[in-house]
Amino acid sequence: MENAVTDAPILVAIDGPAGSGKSSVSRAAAERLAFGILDTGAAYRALAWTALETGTDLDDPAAVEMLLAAWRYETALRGDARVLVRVPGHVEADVTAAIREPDISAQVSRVSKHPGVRDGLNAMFRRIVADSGLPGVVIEGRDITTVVAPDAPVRILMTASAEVRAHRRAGELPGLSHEHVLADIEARDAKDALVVDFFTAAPGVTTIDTSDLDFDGSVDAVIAVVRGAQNELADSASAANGDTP
Ligand SMILES: Nc1ncnc2c1ncn2[C@@H]1O[C@H](COP(=O)(O)OP(=O)(O)O)[C@@H](O)[C@H]1O
Ligand SMILES: Nc1ccn([C@@H]2O[C@H](COP(=O)(O)OP(=O)(O)O)[C@@H](O)[C@H]2O)c(=O)n1
Repeated sequence: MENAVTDAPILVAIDGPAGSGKSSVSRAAAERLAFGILDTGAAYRALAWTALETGTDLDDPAAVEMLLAAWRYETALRGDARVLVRVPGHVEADVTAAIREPDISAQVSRVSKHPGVRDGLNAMFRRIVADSGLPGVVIEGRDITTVVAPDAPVRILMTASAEVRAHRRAGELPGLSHEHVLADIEARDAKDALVVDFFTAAPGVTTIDTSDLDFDGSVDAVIAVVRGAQNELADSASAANGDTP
């Protein structure tokens, strides 16, 4: 298979609800594949953080779109997972830790519900991937398999039961009870699901249910789907070249 860094990167699109394992499993899978990783939820979180910081009304689509036009977002697709944001003349910050705070989780759906904001961020995501110079990129979020990269050769819906997802999240948020975390993620998923469907696999999308998988098992499941798609791509490339098997 042609895989030179000058080609468009192979995309591995992963969607799913909060706590299904998207970010952490995608990051580990990308590492093993020597691919980049783009966590699109981090960008939505960082935009919500910037809106709060600059006194922008998160419910006003025009205000958030105006902010987005001036907004600079920096994150590396390999290695360092830091997230930096800048609005010239207003704010410049490393928001890596701040965007994971429960307050941002509670507010982020207020910016992600605006179609114009989604279009702007989606254009940014496509640009980041196209300019990456990497052989492949894992891109994860809520609408990657359906809107951002519907033609990706690998598309995965990562799910897990609400109980399991809340248990995982509660493990990361000491001080918050399982019930509290469960109620929070169910409320956020319900709001997000009004805008994009990340509970049902679109045609051609492979579902990986991580409820009964440990972390390494989940990474292995993603790698197996990617390897299967790579083999299919290689087979169709050799068939197109007229190679004999
Ligand atoms: N299959 C798994 N088994 C056990 N723990 C997991 C698994 N997948 C993810 N985790 C843990 O659950 C937490 C939430 O995962 P995360 O990747 O942030 O989910 P998401 O991005 O879908 O919200 C993290 O602490 C992560 O290490
Ligand atoms: N492709 C995406 C990714 C995230 N989001 C929004 O960004 C928020 C944070 O996403 P995330 O992936 O960091 O959330 P977790 O699943 O990690 O909790 C979601 O609750 C959505 O509101 C989105 O709308 N579309």
